[in-house]
Amino acid sequence: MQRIARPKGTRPTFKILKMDLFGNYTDENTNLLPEGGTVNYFGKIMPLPEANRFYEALLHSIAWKNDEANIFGKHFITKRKVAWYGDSGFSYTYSNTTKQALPWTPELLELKALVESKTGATFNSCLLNLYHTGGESMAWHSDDEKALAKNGAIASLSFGAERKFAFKHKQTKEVISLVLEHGSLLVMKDETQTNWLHRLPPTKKISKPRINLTFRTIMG
Ligand SMILES: O=C(O)CCC(=O)C(=O)O
Ligand SMILES: [Fe+2]
Repeated sequence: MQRIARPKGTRPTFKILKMDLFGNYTDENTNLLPEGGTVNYFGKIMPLPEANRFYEALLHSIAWKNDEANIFGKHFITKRKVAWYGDSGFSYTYSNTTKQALPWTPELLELKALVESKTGATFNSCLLNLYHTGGESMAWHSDDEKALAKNGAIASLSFGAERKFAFKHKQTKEVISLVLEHGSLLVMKDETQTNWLHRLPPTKKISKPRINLTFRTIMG
């Protein structure tokens, strides 16, 4: 048998990625951030028909509303629609408006159980966003509200149109971006919200809707 020798002390410079059942080449154990936090992209976590079923069910069964906020004394209404669900009794205040959590729907409970099993974390609320087209986006921000568990995991599920998502380090300004696929899971945890901003940039290339769910832990 012939062997091809590699000089001592050298390593191959490529990494062999394993393809999973859903055709992902991603590794949920890889931290996408170089420092100051942890972001894991699990890729697609369900078969396509399941992802399609959830997309349709969420589009039609969620109480979508345009978000309203008061910032610097001005009243704003977003083009993007939002909804907030959670364990009973939770209310949430941001940008001077208080929201009451709606009771979990069957699909949200199914998805909550799925992300809890994937991440090993537990969640008591979920913020949902509906972006009708690529013209609707979310600006740079951190999810560092006082009511959120500090350094707690935030699990983000995406359905519908694939959109780019980006992280920017608050000091170094380094940007890391990835594409969030239909039926995929992204988890942000540890110091991510302290050190990094994230955004969903607008794009002219996309005309179809995208639904995003972020499962969170609110301190009771
Ligand atoms: O739409 C997304 O992927 C992110 C939404 C987000 O960052 C948020 O709701 O805080
Ligand atoms: Fe966010």
